[in-house]
Amino acid sequence: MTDAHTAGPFIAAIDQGTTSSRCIVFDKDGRIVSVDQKEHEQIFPKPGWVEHNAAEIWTNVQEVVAGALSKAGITRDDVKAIGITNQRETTLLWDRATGEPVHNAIVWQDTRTDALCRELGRNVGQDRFRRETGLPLASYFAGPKVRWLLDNVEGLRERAERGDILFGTMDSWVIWNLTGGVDGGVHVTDVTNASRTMLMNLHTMAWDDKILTSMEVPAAVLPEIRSSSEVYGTAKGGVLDGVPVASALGDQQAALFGQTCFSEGEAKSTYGTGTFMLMNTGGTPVNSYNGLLTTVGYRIGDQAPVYALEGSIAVTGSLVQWMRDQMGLIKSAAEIETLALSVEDNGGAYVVPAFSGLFAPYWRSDARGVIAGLTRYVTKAHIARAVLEATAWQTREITDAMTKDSGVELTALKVDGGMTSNNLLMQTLADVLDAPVVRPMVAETTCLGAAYAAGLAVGFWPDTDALRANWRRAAEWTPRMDADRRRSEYKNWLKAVERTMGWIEHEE
Ligand SMILES: Nc1ncnc2c1ncn2[C@@H]1O[C@H](COP(=O)(O)OP(=O)(O)O)[C@@H](O)[C@H]1O
Ligand SMILES: O=P(O)(O)OC[C@H](O)CO
Repeated sequence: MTDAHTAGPFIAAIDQGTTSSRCIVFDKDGRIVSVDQKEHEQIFPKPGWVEHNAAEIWTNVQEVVAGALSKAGITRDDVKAIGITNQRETTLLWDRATGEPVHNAIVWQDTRTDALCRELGRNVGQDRFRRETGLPLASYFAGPKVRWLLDNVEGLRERAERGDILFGTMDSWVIWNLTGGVDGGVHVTDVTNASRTMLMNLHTMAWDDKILTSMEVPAAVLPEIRSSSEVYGTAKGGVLDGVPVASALGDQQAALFGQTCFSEGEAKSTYGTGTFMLMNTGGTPVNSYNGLLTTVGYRIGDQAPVYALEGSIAVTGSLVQWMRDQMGLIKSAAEIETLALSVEDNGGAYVVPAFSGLFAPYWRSDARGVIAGLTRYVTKAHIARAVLEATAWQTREITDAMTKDSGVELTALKVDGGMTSNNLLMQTLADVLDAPVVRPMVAETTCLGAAYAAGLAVGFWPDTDALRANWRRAAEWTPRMDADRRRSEYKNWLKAVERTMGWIEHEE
């Protein structure tokens, strides 16, 4: 155990993420007792395609759960509940009778359904989807991926219509396997994950028949939609045998929960592979006119759902990985800070990482990445700065859109995720947002949120006030940038963004 004084009982949270699966054990104060983590393979069959092997992921999940319990020196008797959180939108279909996936999972970053989305836009209309589901038509979401699988895996549509096939995002896959798989596993998802499928009606919290018809997805494949915090079943077999499975939230919604953003207007931004900012908008789904998503924040048991506005940025931490792995300019992600600090500024260079188009607030699949403003003066250190600034300016565009849509001015931003260990980035963020940036003591807010939701469901914590009391500030950055410089840098950034648009010429 990390803390010898920590006494049980505990809650375990499983985070099935884009690059890895991890399990964290938490105590009653929301402190981390143990962590285990394992990466899985990223499969790139064609440019723009990204897949995961779901069987590998389930094996890894079992391993990290066993690893976390063993590191904590505890058994299932010490674990009061398990919470699940997951990479959202990543889509899997599997055989109900054998438990075999019919194809690799199609990952949220995958762009193979671009043409399908454009066709749906022409035939059904953008507005229909946005009105009912809160989402723009984009390859990011699960519904078009399900349709692609049904259209492209031979014989699958017939099997799906017969009721032999199950669909799920990774929450459903993990819960079904945990609760017994072919031996009575429960086939459920929660409202937050369902709200990312493009198949759920945001107002009724049920699958939308008309959308299912337009998307040509048979209802027989769909999981039951449940709240984010309730007991779905108990684990069957394995090291957690008999422990209640008591929460599921998409990872970004889990981070909102873990950051205890329970009041309207509270927001968090999570800096990982991509960056996702969510603002709690209370009991009302707020329509976005500025390129944000309307989504479900969470739903506790039979209470009313809480909605959120979301700004999703596809590429932030993965730009740092690209600089390390593809460009070879740094040896580790952390090294980007030292390199960037070796110069005063970006030397006039701007990097816009529209690697697979641009997500919020543009939703342009025809955009591709650019490095703008190059001269002979620019060195790799300037590029390192521009790479970090790209994350900050992309966040600024999201906070501007949030203010326009919600009318709420940003007073401070709660942050978390792997990139927040970069002090220069956090300072730059405070500078470009012109608002303080605050990081909590427990930076693993995604797992913490899933643990909190599971703990609430089994009475481990009494209510959200008890969770709020656990939140502690670890670090804060305040703005230092001169207003004129902020204005001119923002202008340059927006000019660079413009240069990315229309690079891909779609054939209709
Ligand atoms: N010191 C750092 N500076 C900049 N980026 C970093 C740093 N450390 C990690 N990262 C980036 O953060 C990401 C990992 O964060 P994490 O929250 O674990 O992501 P995810 O949950 O999406 O897998 C990677 O993309 C990595 O490039
Ligand atoms: O697994 P992460 O942290 O990259 O998060 C992915 C998001 O849920 C995608 O919507």
